[in-house]
This record gives sequence, structure tokens and C-alpha cells, in this order.
Amino acid sequence: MKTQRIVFIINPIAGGKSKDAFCRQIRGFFAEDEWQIEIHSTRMPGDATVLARQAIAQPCRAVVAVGGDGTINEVAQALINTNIPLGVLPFGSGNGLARHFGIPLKAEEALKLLISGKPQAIDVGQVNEKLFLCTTGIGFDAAVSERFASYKARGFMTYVRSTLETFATYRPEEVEIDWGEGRRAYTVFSATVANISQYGNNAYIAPVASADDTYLDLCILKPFPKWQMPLIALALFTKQLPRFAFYEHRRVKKVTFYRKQAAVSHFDGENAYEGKELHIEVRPQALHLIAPQ
Ligand SMILES: Nc1ncnc2c1ncn2[C@@H]1O[C@H](COP(=O)(O)OP(=O)(O)OP(=O)(O)O)[C@@H](O)[C@H]1O
Repeated sequence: MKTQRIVFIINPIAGGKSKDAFCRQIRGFFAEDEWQIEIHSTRMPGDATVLARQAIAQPCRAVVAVGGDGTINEVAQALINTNIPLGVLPFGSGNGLARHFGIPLKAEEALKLLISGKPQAIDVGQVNEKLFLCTTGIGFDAAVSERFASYKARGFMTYVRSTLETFATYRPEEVEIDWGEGRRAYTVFSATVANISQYGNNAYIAPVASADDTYLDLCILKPFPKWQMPLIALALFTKQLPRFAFYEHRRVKKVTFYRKQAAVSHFDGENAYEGKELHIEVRPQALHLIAPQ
């Protein structure tokens, strides 16, 4: 008798790679007499949330996001505050969440984890009305997300291109930040609130962040001389950013950004327009994620 139902939600454009062969691999991996496997593809942004909501209307062992952090975010929106675990098969461009938790990037290994892994309760962040699992923020990273979204091609090289092009013309932003001790004025290269350690592709903005500590990590990068960019990039990938004087870090439950004018922000690598105020807070242990122990 088939007892275990798993629903896969595939974003066909995530990571810029075809997932056709992978769909066959999923079906081949699970014994037909034991598992009820359903595979759905998204057709447009937002679809993954709708499909995940439909999936959990019936008993379900897990709903699995097949894609990158944006797809995971959309599926998680349906699973938040339920007991139904989120599985992840990383097929994105940055795969920040998967890398943070050590979810294998190889398909076969990631599939095995869906069966052997134990769901863990993790924190989730909220920025205004949106949820984020990885990072949110303003400044340079948001400008990079916006540029990345404007390209048809995805993948790591498109991130590199977007980053270099954004850096060429980028100007730091003035903002007031309040983490519960009153508003403080900053000029920021970027201000990021992280639930996990990295943006993706092992770019560690918050090397000490933990997703189950009931805190978020506020990471402020103050402006630095342009010639130091290669050093900053190196520090980002080697977890050394906290050594720099223009890096400020705080653990927070809540933080608000007051911007001089509405401009682009980002959440889980997606660009967004949230107006002049971003109210950000942690929602402790609100999601169950299948991850290695
Ligand atoms: N069928 C679709 N057509 C176009 N866009 C889609 C479709 N399904 C989902 N999307 C959108 O694709 C975007 C990118 O998805 P995702 O973040 O998973 O991939 P990625 O950006 O390549 O990877 P990462 O976030 O790991 O860098 C999301 O904004 C999502 O809403």
C-alpha cells in the first residue's frame, strides 16, 4: 500500500538549467508501491505558493521545493506554522539556504536526504508582509538583485556580471536604523538582516548566523574605498568580513530601516519595493526543514 505522499514543486527557470532528466530521476528513485509522488511545475512567479497550499490540503509527508532560494521562499509561505516539513532539492543560482544547512547540491544525495533527514524547526524572518528564510536588506545587494532579475540568463556568472555592473555606478544610501535603542543615522553600502550565514554561492555576509537561535543578524557594511573591493569580496567568501572596521554586526529580534525615499530592497535574492520603511522581525521556529543533523 502507498503510504507516503511527497509533492515536488519545480521552478523550471531556477538556476537556468533544464530539470526534465531530474523529473525522471525522482520517479525512478522512489519505489512505486511505497511512495505516492506528485510533481508539479510552476508557470509563473507566485505559483509555488499556490501549488504548495493545494498540496497540503491532503496528508503529506513533505513538500519539496526544486529550485533556488526564491522557489523555497514561495513554498515555505504555504508551510509556515504547519507541521508539514519543507524539503529542498537545490537547483538555483545561489542556493544559499541549501549551502547553509549542508543540503547536498547533488540530486541523488539530496533525494536520499528526503528519506533519511529529520525535520528541524527553524526561524523565519518577516519584512513588512513578506517572509524570508535567508536574508533581506537594502543597498548594494538589493541593487544587484534588481539587476540580476533584469537578465534572462540566470546562474552564478549572471550574479558576477550583475555585481560588477552595479558596483561601477553604485552610491551608498543614507538610512536610519532602529533595533530597539532608538533611531541611528547611517550611510550604508548595504544593510542586511540575515537568518542564515550567506547570500548564496558561499558569500558569507553573516558568518556566525544561526537559523535556530531565535535571532536575526543585522550586518551593516559602511562605505569603503573602491580599491578595497577585491579585499571585501575575498573576505565575503572566506568568512572574514567581521574583521573589517566598516562591518558592524548585531543580533536582533526586531529592526526597522527608515529610508529617505522608497527604493529597491531584497528578500531571499528577489528584489522588492517595500516603501520607505522596512519593519523586520524574527518568527522563531516557524518552519520545519528537512536538513542534515
Ligand atoms: N515558471 C516560471 N517562470 C518564470 N519565473 C518563475 C517561474 N516559476 C517561478 N518563477 C520565479 O523565478 C524566480 C527565481 O527562482 P529561484 O530564486 O528559485 O531561482 P534562482 O534565482 O535561479 O536561484 P537562487 O535564488 O538560489 O539564486 C522567482 O522569483 C520565482 O518567483
